[in-house]
Amino acid sequence: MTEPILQTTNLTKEFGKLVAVDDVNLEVERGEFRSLIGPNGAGKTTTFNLLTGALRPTSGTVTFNGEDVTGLPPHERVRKGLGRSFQITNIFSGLTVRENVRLSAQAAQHGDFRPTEEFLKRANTFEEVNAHTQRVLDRSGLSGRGEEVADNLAYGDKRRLEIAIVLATDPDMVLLDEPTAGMSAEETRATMDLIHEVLSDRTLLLIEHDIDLVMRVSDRITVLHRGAILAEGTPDAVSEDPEVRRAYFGGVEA
Ligand SMILES: Nc1ncnc2c1ncn2[C@@H]1O[C@H](COP(=O)(O)OP(=O)(O)OP(=O)(O)O)[C@@H](O)[C@H]1O
Repeated sequence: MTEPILQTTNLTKEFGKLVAVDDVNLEVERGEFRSLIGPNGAGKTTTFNLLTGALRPTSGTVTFNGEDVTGLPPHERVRKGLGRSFQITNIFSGLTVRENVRLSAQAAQHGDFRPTEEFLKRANTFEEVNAHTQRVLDRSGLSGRGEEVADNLAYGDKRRLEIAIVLATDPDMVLLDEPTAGMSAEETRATMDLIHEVLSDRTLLLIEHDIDLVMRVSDRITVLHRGAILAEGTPDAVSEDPEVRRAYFGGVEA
C-alpha cells in the first residue's frame, strides 16, 4: 500500500473534561476525495482545526507527506502543501481578482506579504509569481475577470475566487470546511461542481454535516461520533451501516 498523504495517530483533543476528538487514527490516500461527517458535536470542526494547525492536540500526531507536522503553525502547513478552504471573508474585497490570487501565491511561498531581501534578490520571482497567478486564473475560470475588483464579482465568481486563492498556494491536499454552508440547493450543486472542476487533481478532505451531499461526491467517508471514528468506507457501505444509521438518524430508519 502506498503511504497515505495525511495520517493522524491517536489524535486526541480535550477541552477540560470533554474529549472532543478521541484517539482518532485517520489515513487519507493520495488523490482520494474523502469526507468526514458526523452529527452535531461529533468533533468535525475540532478535527479540522487540528489538521490545519489552528489547534494543538492534547496528544497524538498529524503526519503530512511523511512528515510530522503536529507542532507546525497553520502557515507552515500551507507552505508544505496542506491547503485549506478560506471563507469569503478572506477575500480582500477592495483588491482586484488578480491581486487577491497573487497575494495568496506570494504568502504561500514566503510566509508573509512583505518582500524579503531574499525575495528581492531572486530576479525571476515576480515573473514566476505572475505566471503562476495567470495559470491559476485560467484554471479557475477567472481569466477574463483578473482586473475586476473582487467586491464587484457576482456570487458564483466570488466562489471561484475563493477556490483560486486556495489553488494559488499550490496544495497537494485541500481541507474544505462546509464549503456550501448556507447555500441553496442550486448554489451547493454549482459549488461542488466547481470544486470537482478545479481541484480534481488534488487530494480533498471535506468536513460536512450534510450526509446526502457527501454520499454524492466522496470516494470514501469517515463517520465521526462523539469524537471517535464510528465507521469508514465507500458511500454505499457507510450508508448501509446500521451503527451509522443509528448515530446519524437517531435510530430512525430512513
Ligand atoms: N473551544 C472549545 N471549548 C470547549 N468545548 C469545545 C470547544 N470547541 C468545541 N467544543 C466541544 O467539542 C465538541 C465537538 O465540537 P465540534 O465543533 O468539533 O463538533 P462538530 O462535529 O464540528 O459539530 P457541528 O456540526 O455542530 O459544528 C462539542 O461538544 C463542542 O461543544
